[in-house]
Amino acid sequence: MTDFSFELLGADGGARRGRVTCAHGVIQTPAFMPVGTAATVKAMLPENVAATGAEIILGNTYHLMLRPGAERIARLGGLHAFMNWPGPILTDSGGYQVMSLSELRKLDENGVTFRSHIDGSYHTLTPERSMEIQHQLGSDITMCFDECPPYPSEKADVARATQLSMRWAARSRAAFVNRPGYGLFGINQGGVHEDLREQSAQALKEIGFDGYAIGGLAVGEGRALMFSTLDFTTLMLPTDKPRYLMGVGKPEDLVGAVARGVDMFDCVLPTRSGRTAQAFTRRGPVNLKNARHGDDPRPLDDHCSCPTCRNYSRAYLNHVVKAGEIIAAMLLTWHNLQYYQDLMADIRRAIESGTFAAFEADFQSQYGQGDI
Ligand SMILES: NCc1cc(CSc2ccccc2)c2nc(N)[nH]c(=O)c2c1
Ligand SMILES: [Zn+2]
Repeated sequence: MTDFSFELLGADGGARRGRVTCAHGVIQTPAFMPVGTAATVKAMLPENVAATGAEIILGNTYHLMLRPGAERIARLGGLHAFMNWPGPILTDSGGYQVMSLSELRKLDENGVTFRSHIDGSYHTLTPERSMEIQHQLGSDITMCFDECPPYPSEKADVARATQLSMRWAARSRAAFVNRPGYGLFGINQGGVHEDLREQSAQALKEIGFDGYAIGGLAVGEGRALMFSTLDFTTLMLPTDKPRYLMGVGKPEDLVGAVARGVDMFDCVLPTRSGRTAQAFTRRGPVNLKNARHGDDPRPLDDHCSCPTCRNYSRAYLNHVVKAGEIIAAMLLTWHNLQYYQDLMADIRRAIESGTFAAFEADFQSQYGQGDI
């Protein structure tokens, strides 16, 4: 079994081109990772997720521990077999979802106790339990158990959450089951504060991780503040390890964050939008509910090679969206995931050819022009 590794293949300004190798395969970076929260990328078959170009998907410790249960998935052969996804899987550690989804939660030095949003049952997550669950799931990339402070927060509370996350990172590392091909990522916290981000980065580097995530952003601070925080944060992280910006983002966010040295992304936007009639195109988002599409015979995006753009008109998409047909979610989700993967492939090619700055300028001039 090959070891978990990251190769930095090239750079163009702040943008990096790399390759992650893990137990279930290779991931070309910069990469976008579709979210498969409850062991499914919603409205997609796994083989169709792979057909979009996605090489890695995300699972969620919080959701899977509540239903169907991590022990049950382990008994059934692990998450890859259970959900029929043979490629790499990254799982989040669960703390973020507890704070955003469950009620009646108590957080202390040991971890978080909470009530399930599904059936009200009580559960506890600690760094050790989170590592055990992610091991039972068989994740290629395990995330440290952390606390993501809400935005805005007093700096003192961001400092408290950041220092707690550093102690939890050490406990996560100690509890992680080391196996060739399986990696553990630390999560940098610190809000928008350079000194706290530095404290967090130093602590994570001393512990040593296979990759470094940037947490605590895309929590409502806005694009300008996210980018200005990235401007100093990515420089604090090791250059020879992958950098993963959690929960990001819109197409404009991805291009700007790649320019600032980020390698991996995840976001529910392409899949969630696919279920709410929003499609991404080179010229910006399009809402298929809009009556103007009712007689439009053209495809969503004539640059796109996905089945939706090859076989269906905007008029048809408008119809099935208005009729609430299941195929609407299927066709728009597929297209959106394909759009994100094509964007990442264009970004990787631009970095390889040393033309990323021109690509970024061209993207910004086209995107947001409004629909054709
Ligand atoms: N909105 C940003 C965000 C998103 C996620 C969730 S990313 C995710 C979602 C689903 C499945 C896998 C990863 C985060 N997760 C952790 N552990 N820490 C954060 O600071 C954080 C910040
Ligand atoms: Zn398409």
